[in-house]
Amino acid sequence: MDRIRIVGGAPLNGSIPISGAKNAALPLMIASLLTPQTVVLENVPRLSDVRLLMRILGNHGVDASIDGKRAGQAEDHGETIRFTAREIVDTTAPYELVSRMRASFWVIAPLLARMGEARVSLPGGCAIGTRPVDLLLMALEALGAQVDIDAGYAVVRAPTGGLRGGEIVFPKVTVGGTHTALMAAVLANGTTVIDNAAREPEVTDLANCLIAMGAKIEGAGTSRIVVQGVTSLDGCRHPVLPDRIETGTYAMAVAMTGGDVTLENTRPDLLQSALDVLMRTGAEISSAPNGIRIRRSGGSIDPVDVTTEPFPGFPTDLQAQFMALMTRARGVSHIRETIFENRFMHVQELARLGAHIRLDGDLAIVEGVPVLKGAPVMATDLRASVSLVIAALAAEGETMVHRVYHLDRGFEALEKKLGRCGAQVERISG
Ligand SMILES: CC(=O)N[C@H]1[C@@H](OP(=O)(O)OP(=O)(O)OC[C@H]2O[C@@H](n3ccc(=O)[nH]c3=O)[C@H](O)[C@@H]2O)O[C@H](CO)[C@@H](O)[C@@H]1O
Ligand SMILES: C=C(OP(=O)(O)O)C(=O)O
Repeated sequence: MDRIRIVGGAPLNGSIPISGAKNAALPLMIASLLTPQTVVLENVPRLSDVRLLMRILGNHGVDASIDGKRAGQAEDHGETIRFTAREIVDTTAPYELVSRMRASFWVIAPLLARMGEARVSLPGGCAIGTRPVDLLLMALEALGAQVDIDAGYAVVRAPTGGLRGGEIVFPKVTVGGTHTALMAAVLANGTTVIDNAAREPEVTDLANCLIAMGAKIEGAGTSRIVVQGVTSLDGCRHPVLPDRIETGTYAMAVAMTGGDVTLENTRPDLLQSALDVLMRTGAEISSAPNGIRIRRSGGSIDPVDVTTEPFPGFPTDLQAQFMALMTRARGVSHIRETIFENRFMHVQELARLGAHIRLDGDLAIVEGVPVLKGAPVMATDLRASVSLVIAALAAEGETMVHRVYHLDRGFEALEKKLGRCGAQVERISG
C-alpha cells in the first residue's frame, strides 16, 4: 500500500493550480443519466472517486470516454470526459458499488425520473458519521414516488404518468437531498418548490449544468429553488467548478508553514467564511488574477474559534485541516462540528505528532503547542488524512502518512502540487 513521506519545516512558496471539485464532479456525472444525449464535462479532477463513479455509471449503461490531451493544453488542466447514457440498461445500483462510494446513492433520482423506477442499495454509515438518506427519500415521495425499503435497498417507483411536481421542505439543510430533489424534479410534470435548499456552490453548479441541458430552474444558490419540469433534456458542455475544499486546504497549509503561495484557477467567493477565519489567524489573503494569494511571513498563529455550518458558513470539509493549523496556534481554540457526529477521527493521529486536543461531545478544544514532531500516522477518511499532511509540513522531522488511498479520493497530484512549492513530500509505492 502506498505511503506519503513528509519531512517538515520548509515554508511553501510558489503557485498551486486548483483542480475541479470532486463534490461538484460527482453529481454532474450522475446527471448524465437524465438524457440520452452526450454530457461533456471539462476540468474533471483525476481522482479515484471519479474513476469509480465512471464504473458505477457504466453498470447503468453510461458510456464514458476521456478526451485526449489537446496540443497546447496546460498540463495542470483537468480531464474532459464525455458521458452518454443512450440507453439505461440496469436500474439497480448494487451494494458492492454503493458501499464503496456514498455519492453513488444519488443515481436514484435520475434513474427514477427517466425510467420510472430504481433499486439502490442503502449506503450505511461511514467513518465520519451515520450518513442517513431519509430526507432524500422524503423528497422523492413529495414528487409522488412510492418508496419501499427491501433487503437493504431503497426501491422507488414513479406514479403512472411519471413524477409530478411538488413541495419539498427540508427540515435541515442537506446537500445530497438538494441534489436528489433537483435531479428528480427537472423531468417531473409541473412545478416543484424546494424549500430550505442547500446553497453550496456544488448545488449551483449542478443546477447550471441542468439548465444548460434544458432544465428550467430558478433560485439555485438561495434556500428556495423552483423547478419547472420539462419532458426531456439535451446534452451539454459544462466545466466543473473549482474545488473550494482543495483551495482551503492549501491555504491552511501555507498559514501553517508560512510562505507565499498563489492558488490558481479558483475563486474567493467559494470559501469566504474560511478565508475570513484564516485572516483572523494572522494570514494575509488577497485576490490574484484568476486566483487567491496567501502569505504568512513569520509571527505567531492566532487562535480562532469556529463552528461548522452549511454554506456560506465554515465547511465541515475544512474542519480537520483547520484543527491541524490550530495545533500550532498561540493559545486555545474551540472547534465545533455540527454536520457530522463523528468527524474527529484525526484527533488521535494529530496527538501522535504532539498536538494537545480534548474532545467534549461535538466540541474540540485545541491548545496550541510550540512544536510538532514527525511520527507515523494513519487516517480513516479523506479530510482527516490531509489534515495530517498539513500538520506534518510544519512538524520537525519525518512523518509517514499511511492509507494514502483516502487522499487519492479527493486530492489530485497532492505531492506534486506541494513539492513544487518547496515541501519535501514523496510517495512511496508498495
Ligand atoms: C450541509 C453540509 O455541510 N453537507 C456536507 C455533507 O454533504 P452530504 O450530502 O454528504 O450530507 P448532507 O448535506 O445531506 O447532510 C447534512 C446533515 O443532514 C443529515 N441528513 C442528511 C440526509 C438525510 O437524509 N437525513 C439527514 O438527517 C446528515 O446526517 C447531516 O447531519 O458532506 C459532504 C462531504 O463531507 C460535504 O461536502 C457537505 O458540505
Ligand atoms: C466525506 C467526503 O466525501 P463523501 O461524502 O464521499 O464521503 C468529503 O468530500 O469530504
